Amino acid sequence: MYKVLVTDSISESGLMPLYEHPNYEVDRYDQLPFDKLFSIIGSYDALVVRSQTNVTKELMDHAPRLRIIARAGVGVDNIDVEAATKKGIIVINAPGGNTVAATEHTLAMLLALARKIPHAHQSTIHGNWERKKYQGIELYGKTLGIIGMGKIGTEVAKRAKSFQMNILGYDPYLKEDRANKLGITKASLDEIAEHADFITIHTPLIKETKGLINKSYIQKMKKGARIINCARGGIIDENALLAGLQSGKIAGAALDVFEQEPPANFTLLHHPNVIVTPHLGASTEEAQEKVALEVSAEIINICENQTIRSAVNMPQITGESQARMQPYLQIGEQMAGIAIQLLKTAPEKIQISYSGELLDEDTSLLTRSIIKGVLSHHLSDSVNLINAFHLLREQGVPYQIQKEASNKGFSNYMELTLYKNGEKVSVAATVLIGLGARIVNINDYRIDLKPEKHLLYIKHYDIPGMIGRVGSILGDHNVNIGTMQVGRSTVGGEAIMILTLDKKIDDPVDLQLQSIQGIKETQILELTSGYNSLQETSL
Ligand SMILES: NC(=O)c1ccc[n+]([C@@H]2O[C@H](COP(=O)([O-])OP(=O)(O)OC[C@H]3O[C@@H](n4cnc5c(N)ncnc54)[C@H](O)[C@@H]3O)[C@@H](O)[C@H]2O)c1
Ligand SMILES: O=C(O)[C@H](O)COP(=O)(O)O
Repeated sequence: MYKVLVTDSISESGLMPLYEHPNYEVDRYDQLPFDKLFSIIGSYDALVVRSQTNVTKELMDHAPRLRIIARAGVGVDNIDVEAATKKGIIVINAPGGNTVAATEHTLAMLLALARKIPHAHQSTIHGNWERKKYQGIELYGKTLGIIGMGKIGTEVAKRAKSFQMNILGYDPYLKEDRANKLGITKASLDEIAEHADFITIHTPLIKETKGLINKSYIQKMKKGARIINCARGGIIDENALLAGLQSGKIAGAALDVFEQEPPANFTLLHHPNVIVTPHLGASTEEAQEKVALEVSAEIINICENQTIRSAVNMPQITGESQARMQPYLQIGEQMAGIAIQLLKTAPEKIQISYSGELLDEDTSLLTRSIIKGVLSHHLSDSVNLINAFHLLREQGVPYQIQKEASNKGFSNYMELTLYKNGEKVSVAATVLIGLGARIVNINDYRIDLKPEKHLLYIKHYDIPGMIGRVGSILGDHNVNIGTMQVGRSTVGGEAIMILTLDKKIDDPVDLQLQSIQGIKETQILELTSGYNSLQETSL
């Protein structure tokens, strides 16, 4: 049973898939006070929020069970995604569910700003009849600059065209041909400043967009331009905006979002040419149902191992590709488990190579699985597929992925090499159709090992009687050998032996093995079962 905590006001009907599913228990609160949230979060597997709940690292520190943070909306700036990733918590959002709502709200703000509707309404209901004062301007023939041509920016452009506006679009990803298809002009930020009568913002709040509309940008803007922000507070510097309004450089602003929500300083909001709404862009019945349905479905997808579509901190992988890759993920983690134990210490560099059929696969999850296998030997259970790369970066271990043409005679082949102090350990694996996964090479010795939990690795000289002596010591101590693999470099030279055992051997047995003449080294290895499923790994 998964316990899901819903804070913020989330559509009841959109949560139905979770309510109706026997595996989920949902506790729902509208606007849970922060101290209450801290006190109860510890018993939940998933948390569903909108923009009003700040999901901080401190909150996550109180949430040992938490494995999913779901944002029923687009912006995840209220979630410390980096902290979540480090903790191995998957963050998901509902990227498309409120596009239409936010688009329509932007158009509503555009029209309301141009025709001064909120102020005219206030005046009229107070008994005034101020027709001259509330004369507006037309959209027809005006230039609209759209900053951020993603989902909402694009939909705004389509609708604004029907008002016969000239549209300039800026987005680092906007290509000329897409702009042409939309019937808009691709422009730079400066060109928008120079020509736009209205500017509307549709970017996320990220490092690059914080304060994007600042004093110097406002100075470049056309005199009398109007600005709309239905994206995120903080993209416009509110002090600079107020100064621009006070100087008359900016003729009006329509704001749905604020640097601080709810706002504490009302000077900007009280300016006569400013109209505001309390972050209502996504607040339609339809959008709220859609975003809640999207995250409910995604929570179930994660828990039931289906395709995950909108993880913010995981590569997208289809359920089908996950199922196809499963044997690789499992042997990849086991390969890493063998390599890290043979290295006996943490690596200073990691190299992974893929060849054969793996060249055609998306190996991002496989790489995560291998990194997880390397790290979990020293960092224990806290490593999972979400935080593997972050933990690796934190350890300062560089990694390199190579796609190799040579498949060493296997239809698919992966090799992991770990480096430390001039030493290296390499282990390679393949998945044999119909036979399952095998470790096929250890430190350039060719073998054919089906990994088991208990392994014994022996480095020795290739001399007669070695197998028999090892076998009889293990037999004397009642240790059953499952399989035994030997590999040698040259006849009579160095060789390796790797055995699967039915149980772990203890130190005295190991010492006895080491005393056999011709044995250079023994190592007792223990493997986890490796990757079984995303659900088991990440939850
Ligand atoms: N007011 C609301 O209630 C409300 C509702 C929905 C979305 N939003 C906000 O609107 C924003 C856009 O949402 P979306 O669904 O269109 O997202 P999206 O990801 O589809 O589009 C964002 C676009 O911004 C572009 N971008 C990123 N950095 C940029 C930069 N420096 N300059 C110009 N463009 C840049 C991206 O390339 C992308 O095309 C998000 O921040 C979201 O949180 C607000
Ligand atoms: O990013 C979003 O999806 C919007 O800002 C909506 O936020 P809300 O869910 O708090 O209304």
